[in-house]
Amino acid sequence: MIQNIETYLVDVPTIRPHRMSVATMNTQTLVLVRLRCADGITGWGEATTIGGLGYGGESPESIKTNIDTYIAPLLVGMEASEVAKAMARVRKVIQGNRFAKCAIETALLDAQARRLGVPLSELLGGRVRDALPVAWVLASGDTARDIAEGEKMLELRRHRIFKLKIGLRDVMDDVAHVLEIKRALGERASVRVDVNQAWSETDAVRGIAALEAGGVDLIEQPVKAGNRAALARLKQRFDVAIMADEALHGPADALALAQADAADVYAVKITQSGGLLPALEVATVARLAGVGLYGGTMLEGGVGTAATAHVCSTFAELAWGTELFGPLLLTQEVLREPLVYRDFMLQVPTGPGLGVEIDMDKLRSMQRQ
Ligand SMILES: O=C(O)C[C@H]1C=CC(=O)O1
Ligand SMILES: [Mn+2]
Repeated sequence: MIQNIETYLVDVPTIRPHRMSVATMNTQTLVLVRLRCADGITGWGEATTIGGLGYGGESPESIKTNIDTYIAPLLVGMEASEVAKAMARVRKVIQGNRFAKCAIETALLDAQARRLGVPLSELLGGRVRDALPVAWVLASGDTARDIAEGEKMLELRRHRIFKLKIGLRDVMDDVAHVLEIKRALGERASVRVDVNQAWSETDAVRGIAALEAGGVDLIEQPVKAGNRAALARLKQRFDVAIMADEALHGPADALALAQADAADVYAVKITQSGGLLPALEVATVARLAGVGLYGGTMLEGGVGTAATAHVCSTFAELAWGTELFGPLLLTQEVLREPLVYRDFMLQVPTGPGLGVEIDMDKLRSMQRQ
């Protein structure tokens, strides 16, 4: 039986300012959910977002309030091992709130996998890979600093895929910044950009042409999320891969984007999808439509990152790797043992459930009062 559900806001400073077209982050607010069951088993979930309300329609505070006030009371007293029934109830009664639903579903599945003594991946159909390629995001805002950071990551053998956050400056200033980094890192790295919706379609035509010619491998969400037709026109126009991110809020969007032939790649995010099982549905639509997969992040800490890793471990094809580096952007860890990054890969945890343990002392020391 589900005994109680608690939510925590945990403010963690980042290792450096993280500049995106939608927000500059100096701190990340982790939204964590603990679900305790009458059989003594505890499950954890995460509903972290980016930039307050700067990125998505749910803020850390609204997610906490909505879980505490509306979602937890629906679930307390229900059978904890009946995950599908519990989530069916939540999905029937609660509109929207994809991030909150994701955290609740993660906690239920974590608890159930622990109960069964298996890694979460095995409840999701089973893993086909034990490690995932991980990109690093260069977003200091300074070209020389970004190049130095990229060189350091290559030397550490931690990352060889780099995503550059652009869209704040003039299109051609951003292009010059990206191409300088691409020239410095050369064939040793895959360089990609994320515009976070900042460009008009005409900006995008100019910018993408120059980036493609300069050897950039992928263009993420160049135009507004709602402008599916423009994304489709850019996909038809250019050879370089176009990725849908903010345009993709779950399985229905995955289908609509596929029907519009609007993207080469989907950024699969468990929070944006509204949960782990909807994220698997996004991946299935992509597979059927011939769209490539990329494991995306909302810069979550260890819980959400581990959950996404379990999901991505089940993908037969993962042509574009992942960006599951969230915990590495934070100055403090909430896990007892950090996730393992080596040889350019994140190791998918092997223990029961998510395979990670929360350090309650550390969590409490950073918890917002
Ligand atoms: O992809 C996004 O738009 C969100 C996020 C992921 C990595 C990062 O730096 O920001
Ligand atoms: Mn993105």
